[in-house]
Amino acid sequence: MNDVKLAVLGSEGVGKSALIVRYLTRRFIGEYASTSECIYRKRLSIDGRQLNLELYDPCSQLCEGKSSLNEQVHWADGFVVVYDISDRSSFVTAKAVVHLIRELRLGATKRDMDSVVFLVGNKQDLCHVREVGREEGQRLAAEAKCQFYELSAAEHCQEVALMFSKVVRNAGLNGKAKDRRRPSGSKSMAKLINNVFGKRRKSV
Ligand SMILES: Nc1nc2c(ncn2[C@@H]2O[C@H](COP(=O)(O)OP(=O)(O)OP(=O)(O)O)[C@@H](O)[C@H]2O)c(=O)[nH]1
Repeated sequence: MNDVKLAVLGSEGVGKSALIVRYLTRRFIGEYASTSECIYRKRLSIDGRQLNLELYDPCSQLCEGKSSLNEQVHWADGFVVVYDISDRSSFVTAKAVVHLIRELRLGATKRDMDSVVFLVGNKQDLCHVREVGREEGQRLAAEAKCQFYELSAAEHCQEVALMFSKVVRNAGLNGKAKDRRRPSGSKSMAKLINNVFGKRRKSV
């Protein structure tokens, strides 16, 4: 059975956890506790093949044992780099992350880069306060050779599922021979459910 490791990266508050939770549970949770980095695990069947998916959700705040971006990039088979279309600074961060992935993984995955790095402009429902044009996202994706999506974790269940399915499929298809050291945290679906319905709440 194949293992597929995905890292969901981007600056604080862009909706990384919301996208992951939407994909794994089909729900949108407006408030989400995230004080530690973690890995969610899920067994999937894609094109009749069984896959063990590991989804890495980083902690943007300072937290104990936090892995570096370099470690995250080396660990993962595929990447979802998220920015918030209503926050230009998050786009600047996403640009830097995409370029770093390209730089660090160029040797190993040059030909695969465009299929395993997805640039996602989240919070499309906030287009009335948009700070990043759709065409800017498209341009960055074209320049960095990655796939581009603009969507809303809050409103688009199907699109989020489709985006993750594609990156999982592509990352699963790409063979890899690299260091498997993984970021520190690890969570089961049960823990995810606890987080989703959990006690600690983060304000919007
Ligand atoms: N309007 C809107 N809000 C969203 C959307 N996705 C996430 N949010 C909100 O954005 C805030 C941050 O979402 P999180 O999922 O915690 O973001 P994150 O990137 O995981 O944040 P950190 O863990 O702090 O890095 C929360 O208040 C969410 O409800 C979206 O598509 N639309």
